[in-house]
Amino acid sequence: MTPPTSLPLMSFPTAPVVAPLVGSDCAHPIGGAGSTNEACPITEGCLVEFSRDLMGGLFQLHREHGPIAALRDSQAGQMIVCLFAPEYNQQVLSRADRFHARFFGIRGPKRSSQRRVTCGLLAMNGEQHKRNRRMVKEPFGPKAIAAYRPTIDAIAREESALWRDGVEFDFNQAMIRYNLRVTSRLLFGLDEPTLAYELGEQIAQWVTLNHEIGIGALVSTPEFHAGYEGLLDFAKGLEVNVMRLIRRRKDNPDPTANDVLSILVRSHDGDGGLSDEELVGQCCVLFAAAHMTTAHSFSWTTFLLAQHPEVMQALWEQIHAGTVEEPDASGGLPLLERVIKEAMRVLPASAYSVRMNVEREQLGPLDLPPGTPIVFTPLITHRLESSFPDPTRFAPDRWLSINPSPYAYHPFGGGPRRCIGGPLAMEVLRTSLPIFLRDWRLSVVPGATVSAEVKSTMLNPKHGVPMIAERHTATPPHDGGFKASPVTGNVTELVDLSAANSAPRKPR
Ligand code: HEM
Repeated sequence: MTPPTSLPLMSFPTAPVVAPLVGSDCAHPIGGAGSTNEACPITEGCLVEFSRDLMGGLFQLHREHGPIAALRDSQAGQMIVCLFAPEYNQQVLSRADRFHARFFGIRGPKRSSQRRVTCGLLAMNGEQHKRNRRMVKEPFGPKAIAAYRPTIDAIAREESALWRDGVEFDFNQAMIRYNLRVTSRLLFGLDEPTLAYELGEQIAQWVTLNHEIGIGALVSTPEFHAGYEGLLDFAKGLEVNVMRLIRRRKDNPDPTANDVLSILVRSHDGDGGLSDEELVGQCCVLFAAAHMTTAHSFSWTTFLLAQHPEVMQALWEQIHAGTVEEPDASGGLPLLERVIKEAMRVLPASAYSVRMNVEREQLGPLDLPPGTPIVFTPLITHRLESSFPDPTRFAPDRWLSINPSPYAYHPFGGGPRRCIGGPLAMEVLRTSLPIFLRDWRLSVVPGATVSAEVKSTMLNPKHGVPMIAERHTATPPHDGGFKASPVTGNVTELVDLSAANSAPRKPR
């Protein structure tokens, strides 16, 4: 099959750029040394180049323009808008009717398997989204989540039994493996773990294929076409297997089964249940949304803990004392919750998402034609000094005294499309971390390069997170022997690790 000349995917807008209210005289290339013009929120540049180093590009736009900025690619006739301030996030995220989600994945041709396996919540808008969101919410409610806990607990113990004393390993790979097991089991088969795992593996491969083709969540260029045909074929096999599992659930209904798929198969509203086709799309998109985001959250949280020995020591003591879920003495959030929240602030696994305005909209100084892509990014908003003093510092205790608006702190998005799986992801983190950290001292390999890159929409550890696991030989009140390690890589620009990097620990 010949790849289409314009990919029916994530490609950014075909909407013509309408002259903005301000800024038509501002023309300095992104990445160039052009002068900045604070009154003008628009930078001229190349969207393809911008997508190649999205993180650098977003930081640069924010530095140059502040709370709202646009990148205009006059040659391509396209413009994207980037929001950095909570008030703009609120204006856009709270109005799902006026600002539609733009699915970042590759949709595939109409009536293709790829189109159907991507037909989940993330790709829906309007009434279809509202109905599906209602139908999909039950397995993510407090009652269902509490029931997943023993499974998470058991798989976390199995994972930590795989680690070897004193051996270096890529913690990110371990967490990808771990979350593949957890996600597939909770989503598809508490009762049939092997089948669930095989399906999870297949979806994970499909997600990787989507990511490989789609660095251009923002744009498509001819080079992204390579692999498109293979992806469409892969989606066919995936659809067959997901459908087979759905059929098994429907043919042998078990009213007590409480994995996500079983709950979805049973769920009904006034208009009936989800069709097989809807179930296929929801399953694939749920898995895709859950697996890597949770794995990266584990990796960044553990990296930050390892580099902050005093926080790790305090947490370790609480894990041994069995008080890890108890509120702070002041009545504030438990330390573990503060640690996870703070890690998601500093290094949020979901780096950005996109909306498109349905009608003409005024956003700050910009007058936007319908269909303009609008990016919002916790990566920048979580670093605003006005909401988070000393923002590059990893300081879990700040959560004892701050209560930012849901549009200033939004690791799970905001408004009516807030992440439906957020409570589940938090449960997996808060159940697993104490199991991992109780017996193992996890430290970063001294001299390791740790860098973040935006891949698809996620903040990915580019070279993994090299760590060493050492079995604790003592328990509190002894010192856990935690030490930060000197590291290189762009993570040292994203987080203040000056204390860690001046520690007298020799690179190996
Ligand atoms: C730490 C892990 C996770 C992070 C950081 C995360 C982040 C996000 C973010 C930022 C959004 C909003 C996207 C937007 O507004 O365009 C979102 C939406 C979503 N997430 Fe998550 N997520 C995580 C885990 C999960 C899990 C475990 C599941 C399901 C099992 C899940 C399922 C979804 C779905 C279905 C949506 C779309 C909701 C809608 O459009 O109504 N996520 N997630």
